[in-house]
Amino acid sequence: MSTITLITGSTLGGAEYVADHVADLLTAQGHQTDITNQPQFDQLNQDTIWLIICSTHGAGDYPDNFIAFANALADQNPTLNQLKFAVIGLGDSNYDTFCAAGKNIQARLLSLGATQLGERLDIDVSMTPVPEDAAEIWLEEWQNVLND
Ligand SMILES: Cc1cc2nc3c(=O)[nH]c(=O)nc-3n(C[C@H](O)[C@H](O)[C@H](O)COP(=O)(O)O)c2cc1C
Repeated sequence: MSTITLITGSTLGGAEYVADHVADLLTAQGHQTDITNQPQFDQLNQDTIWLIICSTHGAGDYPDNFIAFANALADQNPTLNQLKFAVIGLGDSNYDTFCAAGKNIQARLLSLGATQLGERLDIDVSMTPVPEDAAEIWLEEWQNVLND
């Protein structure tokens, strides 16, 4: 079983609802979970698996609550060779910058040496009225990756 830190980036609350739902499902499967909605890089345990659930705002920007975390990664340029992570992005495909925040944080973590577990999920809220449904389907496959 794994210990997973769910890290949210959200302006309107949608990503937080997805995180709550995914955490409940992971806990039911026997994993340990912790949700942080105001992520501070220095306070995150890098021995846990980070599951980042982040929407996109502005024109491809991170939500406000996620900016300090993203800036810390940019400023500190930490080595994250031991870190394992996954990303769920929320966005709207009517924007050219569809799910840019999720894509950008994935690229940043990879560039810092972290290892990605499973494919990134991009949830298109214009096509998926209940984002938790898409996350639930993704989670079935991700649990196999966790249990490998
Ligand atoms: C002002 C505004 C700007 C947005 N910009 C983007 C964008 O650039 N790219 C994208 O994929 N989605 C964009 N979206 C869609 C949001 O990512 C989507 O509504 C998401 O579900 C919001 O998640 P949240 O409730 O966690 O903040 C934008 C939404 C708003 C209201």
